[in-house]
Amino acid sequence: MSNISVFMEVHNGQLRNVSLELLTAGHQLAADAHEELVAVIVGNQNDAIIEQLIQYPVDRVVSLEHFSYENYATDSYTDALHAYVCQYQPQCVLFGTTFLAKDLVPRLAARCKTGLTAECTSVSYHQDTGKIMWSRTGFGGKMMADIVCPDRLPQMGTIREGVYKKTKKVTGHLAKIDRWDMGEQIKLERVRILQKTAKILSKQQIDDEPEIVVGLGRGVRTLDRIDMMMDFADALDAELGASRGACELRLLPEKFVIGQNGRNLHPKIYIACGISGAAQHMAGISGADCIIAINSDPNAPIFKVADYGICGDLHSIIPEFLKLI
Ligand SMILES: Cc1cc2nc3c(=O)[nH]c(=O)nc-3n(C[C@H](O)[C@H](O)[C@H](O)COP(=O)(O)OP(=O)(O)OC[C@H]3O[C@@H](n4cnc5c(N)ncnc54)[C@H](O)[C@@H]3O)c2cc1C
Repeated sequence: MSNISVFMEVHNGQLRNVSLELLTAGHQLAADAHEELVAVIVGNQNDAIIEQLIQYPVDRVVSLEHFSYENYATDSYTDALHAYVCQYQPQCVLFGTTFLAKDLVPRLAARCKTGLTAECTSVSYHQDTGKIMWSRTGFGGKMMADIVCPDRLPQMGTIREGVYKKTKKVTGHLAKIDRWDMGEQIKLERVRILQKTAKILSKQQIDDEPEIVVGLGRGVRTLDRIDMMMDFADALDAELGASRGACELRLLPEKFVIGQNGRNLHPKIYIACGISGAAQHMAGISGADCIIAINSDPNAPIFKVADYGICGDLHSIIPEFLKLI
């Protein structure tokens, strides 16, 4: 029953974006390994999610169901997925790097007596060995490591959000559906959710799929120019992002950093303002459909990857753009 499995995380009744991105990775692995692609969900009353999932190019949807799965709990989800692994014997299971997965997956890996590669930035199937190659940064981003779990199954990893594009819906596709009532698997409940409280995050934190991003680099130079950059972003209805260089100048807080050690985004348009185009920064924006670079140095590396380049001082170019908009 070997297969490539993707754990589909549901949050507030919706599939998480990262899970749909992982279907893209899983689809490629399944094609390369000639395996079935299985989307696995854990929950209660999963009909709506199953209905959504069968619109994507998965071979099978496995729904692990029990009323106690309404809310996430470490023990019960570990038990459910462990039962799934024993029954379906996946060759590999992909998870998004989410708070839930950080709690769940190490425990599941230990229960399955297998390895886990966390926070990967890519995953591929190695034809010679028939093993999955997990790639991630190490030592604070100073090195890239390719990691293999040679002797144990399933091979398990968590993958960072934004490194794959979301898979697209397909028509005329028929996925098998296995619904599994997990009543027999339920053990003593050690944790009970008494109340859930929603915490409202700022717009910058929740919009993980911005269409347009204005990236601020060290070339913006001083804080008194931030207002101009914010006006520019507002005029375009864009989100702000930053290079590490800009954050080191304290132009924006750390959470705005795009790149190897920051956010991975794939907007339609990325406007890099005063950003040189270091590989570590570009790693976070490689999924952008169109890159526009504004830089005063004609030899800046960003011009090698940009679709459109404007060579000049951003402090005179941005006000001109604002007038035009
Ligand atoms: C292990 C490691 C991990 C890293 N991870 C990340 C990461 O995740 N994200 C990240 O961003 N960086 C990361 N970095 C840092 C990265 O290598 C670069 O140093 C950083 O991205 C540079 O930021 P910058 O392009 O803003 O600054 P700079 O490289 O200093 O570039 C500034 C640019 O602005 C231009 N400029 C100056 N004045 C103007 C003007 N008036 N108008 C127009 N253009 C102007 C200059 O020509 C220059 O090209 C990492 C580095 C290491 C070692």
